Formats: sequence, C-alpha cells, structure tokens
Amino acid sequence: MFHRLCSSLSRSSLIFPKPLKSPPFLLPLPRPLSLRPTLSFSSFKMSDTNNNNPSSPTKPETLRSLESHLGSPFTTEPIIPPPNQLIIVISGPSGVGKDAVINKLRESRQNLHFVVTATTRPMRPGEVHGKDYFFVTRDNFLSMVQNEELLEYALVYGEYKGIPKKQIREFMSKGEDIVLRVDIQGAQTLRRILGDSGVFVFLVAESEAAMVERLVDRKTESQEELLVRVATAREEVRHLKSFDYVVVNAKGRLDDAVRRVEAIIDAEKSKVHQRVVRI
Ligand SMILES: Nc1ncnc2c1ncn2[C@@H]1O[C@H](COP(=O)(O)OP(=O)(O)OP(=O)(O)O)[C@@H](O)[C@H]1O
Repeated sequence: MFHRLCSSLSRSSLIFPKPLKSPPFLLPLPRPLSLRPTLSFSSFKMSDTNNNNPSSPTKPETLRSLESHLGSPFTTEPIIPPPNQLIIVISGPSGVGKDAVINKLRESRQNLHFVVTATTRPMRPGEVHGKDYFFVTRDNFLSMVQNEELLEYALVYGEYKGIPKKQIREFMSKGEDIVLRVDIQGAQTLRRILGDSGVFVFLVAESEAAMVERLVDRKTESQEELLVRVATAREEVRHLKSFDYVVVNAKGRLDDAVRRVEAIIDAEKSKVHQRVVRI
C-alpha cells in the first residue's frame, strides 16, 4: 500500500492544495506541471483542530480525502512481513576466536539461540555441561547418529561433535535466530545440507602468527595437538570462498569482530529476498 501510495503520489506529483472553499476537502485533479503551485512541505501546515484557519482541512479530513482519492482505506498492517529467522554458521580455523566472539555476541544480542553442540571430547577447565557443550559418551553419541537426531556431525581431532536438530526446531519455533559454531569441516557439510538458506561467516585472525600465538596462550593443547591444528588451519583458509562473509578477529579487537557479525545479521534481516530455512 505504501509503495502504491508513493508511486501514485510521485506519478501525479500530488502536492497538498491550498484550502478550497467548496467542497472543503476534495483534492483537485492534477494540473499541468507549469500551473502547479510550488508549495513545499515546510510551507504546508495542517491542523487536527482547524484552530488556525477554519477553511483548511483537518488531518482526519485530509486522510479520508486521500483514501477516497486512492480508492481504499489506509491500513495499519506492516508494509512488509517480519524478516525470516536465520541460521548463522560461525566457523574458522582452530584458535581464531569462535568461542570468544560467540560469548560476546551472547551478551550483546537478544533473540539468538546458540546451539549447544554435543561432543565426546573431555571437558576443559571452566566449561559447563549443557552450556558450552553437551559432553556425551561415544556410545551416546553414536546412538544419536543412528536415530538421525543430528543435523550434522563429524570426527574432529579424534572426537565427535554434532548439532542436535531438536534444539534448532524448538528455538526457531519460538522466533529465535540460530547460531551454530562449527569447524571448517562442519561448515562444509552444513553448506551441503542448508545450501543458501544458511548464513556462513568465516572468522580469521589478522595473521597466521597471531592465530598460533592465541592457541599457544590458551594452553589447552599439547605440542602434537598444536601441530595438527596449525597445519589444518593452513589448509582451511582455502575454503573461504564457500562462505558468505569473512570477519577478521584481530588481537585486542574482539569487540570489532562482534560488531561486524551483528552488522551481518542486521544486513540479512534487511534483505529484500530473504533466506528460507527448511531442516
Ligand atoms: N580478538 C582477540 N584478541 C586476543 N585474544 C583473543 C581474541 N579472540 C580470541 N582470543 C583468545 O584466543 C584464544 C582462542 O580463542 P577461542 O577459544 O575462542 O578460539 P576457537 O576458534 O573457539 O578455537 P577452537 O576451535 O580450537 O575451539 C582464547 O584464549 C581467546 O580468549
């Protein structure tokens, strides 16, 4: 309706008329361009009560006149439907700061559900079962696989990790956007499953040296594990092209990275052609 109103207004270049004597609020037919008054919006005043000039139409009168001119009443329905819910996949090489970005995003943004991944890897100090991960046994994990309860799963550095479907459905039905945190291998699989319906964000450090330093400082991997992660990370950057967005998480600039991820979400919410998730 808004679009029709605007195009109708611009087509006829309808400018609010000077007060008419009789009848008081019928709009005139468009006049040739050369004869049109050059009233600007700043010089036009309208009153609800008609206090200033009894012959000028009131706001309700003007609205009714516009409605009858356009042939239908104005509706208070939203001009566009609410944006679709998103599945945002945050990925990147090990140690790039996926958890750090997600933890900040958790504080700064409402209506996001951060899917808790199921994993067979041991709990790290400070981690909480059900918050950081669902820590499950191998047998439990394999029965989830068998019952097709996982959207995607993978064996990562010798441990299983998988995304429970039930959680995604439950929170999408509550109107929340979904954030998935996966490694590159998981992102590749999710791209095959979700196609363009997911928003894929690749997180990178500003340099390889910075990324390795972060991993070493974290002190959660042995020397051998570090070697595997860093060697894998070198390969993983090649997969960048299958992502939609890339965000640099530079040393000491975590907030900037989080702001960029938020900007991506905002941009996706403003898209004319919205992604439609079906899982
Ligand atoms: N912008 C940043 N500046 C400095 N340190 C950071 C930044 N982002 C993350 N870190 C630190 O780097 C280390 C690795 O980050 P994090 O654990 O979030 O990485 P990850 O990508 O989740 O790793 P993994 O995939 O191995 O679990 C952490 O100690 C974290 O606090």
